[in-house]
Amino acid sequence: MMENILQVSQLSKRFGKKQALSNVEFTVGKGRIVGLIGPNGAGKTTIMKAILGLFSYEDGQIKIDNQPVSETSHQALAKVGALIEYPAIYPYLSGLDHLKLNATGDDVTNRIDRLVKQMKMDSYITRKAKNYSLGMKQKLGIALALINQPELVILDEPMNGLDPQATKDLRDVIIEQAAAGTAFLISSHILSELEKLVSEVVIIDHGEVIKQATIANLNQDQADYIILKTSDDEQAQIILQQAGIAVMKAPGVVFNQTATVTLAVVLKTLIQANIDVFDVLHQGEDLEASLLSILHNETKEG
Ligand SMILES: Nc1ncnc2c1ncn2[C@@H]1O[C@H](COP(=O)(O)OP(=O)(O)OP(=O)(O)O)[C@@H](O)[C@H]1O
Repeated sequence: MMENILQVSQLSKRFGKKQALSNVEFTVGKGRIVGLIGPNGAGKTTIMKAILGLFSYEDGQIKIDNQPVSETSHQALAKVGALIEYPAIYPYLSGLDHLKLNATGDDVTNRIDRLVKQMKMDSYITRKAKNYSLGMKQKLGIALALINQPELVILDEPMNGLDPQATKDLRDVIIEQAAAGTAFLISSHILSELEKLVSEVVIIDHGEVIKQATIANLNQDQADYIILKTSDDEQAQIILQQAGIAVMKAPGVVFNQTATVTLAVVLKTLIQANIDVFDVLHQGEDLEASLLSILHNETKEG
């Protein structure tokens, strides 16, 4: 069985009357890259801050490498590196000074050198941070989270403010560190940004975990929409609904093909009702759309 570096169980958090998190549960396996995905205000930053012991919570438990973490119990956080919101940067120190101040353990000089090269920060690392662009500061913040080779790295929207090249460089660094055993929890409100990076996603909305799945499973879950053009679309919709087959309100007759609702079953039903089918269109769904439909269904049920 895979060991978890992070385990969040039944985490609930309120800000005054606002329930920010309800019963949040998920895990991050050692060396895995997990995406925390959800729209603005879903609770991603709140989850990350709770993991980092930055505030109290009403209910639940957080364990890092099987050690409980809370506002008053921080020991396990020695294994964690993080960048939440804006990095704390001293304007009159250089990036290199920041890294030197934060690095602990053996072989510090070499580790700093390597990371600076990997993240392509060489050209400005000795300049004072007050002259850095937003993206440069963001990269420095990420480098600071990575420098002590923690077992778990938590990054809140790390691609924010990075250009496409920097985004790719960051992806490469994360993948390399994960291969060396570091686990990552990375938040984003854009699934496609993380799709090339993460092996698993935790989907969150309105403070609740809607799903934890591997990217492979999410791909599998993608809907297979079929659109029919018939001699009488309105009548066809009524007949299918009467037969217990869900159809969407759209031009044509649209249904989601599943193990039981197959194209063959639908065609048979229509033909028996004397409706002719002129055309059959397959409309797959990309990952982003399938995420949106997961979120949308949840909202309807909730
Ligand atoms: N300190 C606070 N006091 C009161 N409400 C808060 C506080 N921090 C967060 N919230 C509320 O909790 C909810 C979750 O916020 P959070 O910042 O965790 O969302 P998020 O998923 O990180 O969103 P974003 O992508 O916009 O950063 C929001 O409704 C937010 O307004």
